Amino acid sequence: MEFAGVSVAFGGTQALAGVDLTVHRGEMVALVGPSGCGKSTLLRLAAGFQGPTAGTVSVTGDSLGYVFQDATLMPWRSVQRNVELPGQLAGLPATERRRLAADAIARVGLTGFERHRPAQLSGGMRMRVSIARALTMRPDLYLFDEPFGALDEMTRERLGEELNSLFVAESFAGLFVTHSIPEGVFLATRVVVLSGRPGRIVADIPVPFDYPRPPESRYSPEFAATAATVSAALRGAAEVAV
Ligand SMILES: Nc1ncnc2c1ncn2[C@@H]1O[C@H](COP(=O)(O)OP(=O)(O)OP(=O)(O)O)[C@@H](O)[C@H]1O
Repeated sequence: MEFAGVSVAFGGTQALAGVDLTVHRGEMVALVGPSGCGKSTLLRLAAGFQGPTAGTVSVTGDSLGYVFQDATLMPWRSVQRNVELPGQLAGLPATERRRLAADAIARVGLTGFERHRPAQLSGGMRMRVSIARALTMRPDLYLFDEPFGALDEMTRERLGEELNSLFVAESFAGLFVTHSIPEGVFLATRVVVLSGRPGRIVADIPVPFDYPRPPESRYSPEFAATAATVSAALRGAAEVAV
């Protein structure tokens, strides 16, 4: 995925300005920045839901996964039928989409819950269903718009660990919007910091750890040092916004 000189304006509101960003397969980029700086707009551009006002966005690959802040499940459909939806929309035969859905459900650890409806699941399980739904089509580009923000800390950390395992297994190109610096550092190969609106990239910080990342790596001195670098860039970005 490549952004070159990308700017977006909504009427008189400049949301993004001059963004250059390339994300390859096997890279997970965390996007952090002050509220309203254009993070969701950047994901919508990557998904092709909207176009830039200036510059170019190019995405190569066959499939896209998008996970929203809410699980956005259909309450009347079972887990299985929710996860089958992308295959159904793509016109896959029933046997094929059932197989893909069963595989994705297994990958997020929900085998046995196929017949449950969303209301019968916890918030963390609903988010796993949402991740599985996006996973069915084996996305080359996987976009996450703060998917764990509404979950409790323990669930959030566990889902982060599971997402890291998926990333290692699938090796997609990922863009993960978060307001949590530790979450961004734990998940990402790079953390990109945007300034206050209009969002510009003010820092692109590599995360110097290999995968798999054990949960306790969050408490290592190297982890703290990387998080401190991101935090300093973010504070600078917020001052730009003021
Ligand atoms: N469809 C739209 N029409 C008009 N303005 C919009 C539209 N979408 C976004 N904006 C504006 O563009 C700016 C960036 O919005 P965006 O949702 O991308 O920010 P964000 O960084 O994701 O915010 P947050 O962290 O609070 O979720 C905001 O000022 C927002 O009001």
